[in-house]
Amino acid sequence: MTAQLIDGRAFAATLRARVRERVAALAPEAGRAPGLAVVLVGHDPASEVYVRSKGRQALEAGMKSFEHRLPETTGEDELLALIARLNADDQVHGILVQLPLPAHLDPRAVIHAIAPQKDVDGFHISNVGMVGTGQDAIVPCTPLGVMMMLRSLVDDFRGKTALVIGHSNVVGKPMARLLLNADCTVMVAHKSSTNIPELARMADILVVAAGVPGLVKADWIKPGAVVIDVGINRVDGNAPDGRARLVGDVDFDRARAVAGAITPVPGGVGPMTIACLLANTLRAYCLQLGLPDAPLLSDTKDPE
Ligand SMILES: Nc1nc2c(c(=O)[nH]1)N[C@@H](CN(C=O)c1ccc(C(=O)N[C@@H](CCC(=O)O)C(=O)O)cc1)CN2
Repeated sequence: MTAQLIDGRAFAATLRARVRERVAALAPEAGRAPGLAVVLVGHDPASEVYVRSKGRQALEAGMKSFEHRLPETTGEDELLALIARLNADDQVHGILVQLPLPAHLDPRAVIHAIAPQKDVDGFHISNVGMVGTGQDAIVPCTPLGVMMMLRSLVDDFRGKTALVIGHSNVVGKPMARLLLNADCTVMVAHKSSTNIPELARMADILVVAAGVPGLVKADWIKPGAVVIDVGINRVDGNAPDGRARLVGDVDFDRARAVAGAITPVPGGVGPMTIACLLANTLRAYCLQLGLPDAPLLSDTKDPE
């Protein structure tokens, strides 16, 4: 068997186009475009790239983009004061603080300072609690993107068994909650659990967000399973140009022969993260302005 490749770039392009269409339809009537504020503290090279893409893609979707780049030495009071200003700014409908933050800043205090209705990352405890209790809320971007891709492949989650490897607040925990809300039977494993291979062999859906290159071996995968690789690891590779190459948490080349469907890295889950940020910003804007908020991709079986 050769697994179906799940093309995250195609999904993301479709979702971005739908966001752009909806913004074009709503903004003239609302008298303003959705506004996304992205805050970056310090100079983490990967974060710089993601923040640039977020700003560019927001503009392409017809949104306003407000970028706040702060020095590495920024104090917590200063950052919280900026967030308070953004909370009060009616041009700003979505606020995101790029993670990771420099070590002297407490991410919990920073995230909890964001008004829950503007928390387009879905990390505020109020949104986390709503998702955890199966209520409608702003959902973290990466797990939201994964659910959209899974819905195109899985007709009914009831009776399916899922394993999520990794339990971060950004991916693993919300992912497990969304799968539970979809009536899946869900297992969550720490990346260093010794029994992951046995758990994985039971999984119809395997979501890996461990940050360990090639952690999941082909013989851990149940034949025909849907494998979603959230890992983005930069490894010094044998690339012809000598640059680091990106690999996931799954031994992709061998896993492909066993899985039913699989996401590549790059080009799988990653592109959906920013597309879902745009969808969340549009949603936050609709909720704040009392505009209709219809699903964009989650109801669609085919990304085309
Ligand atoms: N506040 C947040 N911080 C972080 C989040 C987040 O959702 N909110 N997620 C990640 C980083 N991230 C967005 O912020 C992100 C990661 C990966 C991609 C992506 O498109 N990946 C590409 C490869 C790109 C590359 O060359 O690095 C892919 O997988 O194909 C987009 C956004 C941590 N921080």
